[in-house]
Amino acid sequence: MNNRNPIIALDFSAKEEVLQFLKPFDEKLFVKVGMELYLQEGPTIVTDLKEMGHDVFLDLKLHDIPNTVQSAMRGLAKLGADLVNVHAAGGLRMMESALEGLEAGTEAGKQRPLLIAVTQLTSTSEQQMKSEQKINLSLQESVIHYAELSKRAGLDGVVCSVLEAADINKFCGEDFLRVTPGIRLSDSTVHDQIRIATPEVARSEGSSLIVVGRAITQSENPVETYQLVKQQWEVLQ
Ligand SMILES: O=C(O)c1cc(=O)[nH]c(=O)n1[C@@H]1O[C@H](COP(=O)(O)O)[C@@H](O)[C@H]1O
Repeated sequence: MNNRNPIIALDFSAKEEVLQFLKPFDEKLFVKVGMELYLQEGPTIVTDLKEMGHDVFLDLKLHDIPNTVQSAMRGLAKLGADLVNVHAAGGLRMMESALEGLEAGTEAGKQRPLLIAVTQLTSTSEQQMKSEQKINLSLQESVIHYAELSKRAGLDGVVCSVLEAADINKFCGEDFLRVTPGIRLSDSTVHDQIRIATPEVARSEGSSLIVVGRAITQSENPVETYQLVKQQWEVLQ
């Protein structure tokens, strides 16, 4: 992935809101389309953003039986997103099938979308994981386990919090992507996130890419806040 710009989560409910938000930006961005926007606007929101020249992370977090995920990924591959994801909790076979589907659906001569797996959501605490998911490991161990499983399945990386990025780098290697949401500026509202960090800490902990939503989209001046996040992130392109 050459584009190391902060990924802006376009968590809006309609295309008009997205266009309104994007209007003041005079550069090509890396944006994320999540389930809120995708479920309202459908696949054309992805192709439209690509036509506007932006890189797109299509975040649908697929989690189903292997055959269903494989077929869904075969279809999604045709939309031209740069990055897509599944839940690692779907298991090794599901992740392998997701990759097979993407490979089968990518047109000859085109680049296959990168495939990453969500480990433990950044809104999950260790206490919640233990009591609700009944996983008897530390949160760090669970995330690393899911990262290693994703790597075995042939995926390109994982979604994790900044707090686990350095360990994943150590266990899975530098080339295995660590995409980290839960990014907040020091004075931002935390909202529903639990495992958060600033862009500067994300850089020092070795995140490959950061995902930033409300800190930018709900700020009074999104372009200025985006530039601030970018300055603090400051990875070499
Ligand atoms: O896969 C994701 O993108 C994701 C995984 C995760 O563990 N945590 C997480 O927050 N996200 C997404 O990242 C974005 C974070 O948004 P903000 O909390 O507003 O910055 C949202 O669109 C989430 O859906």
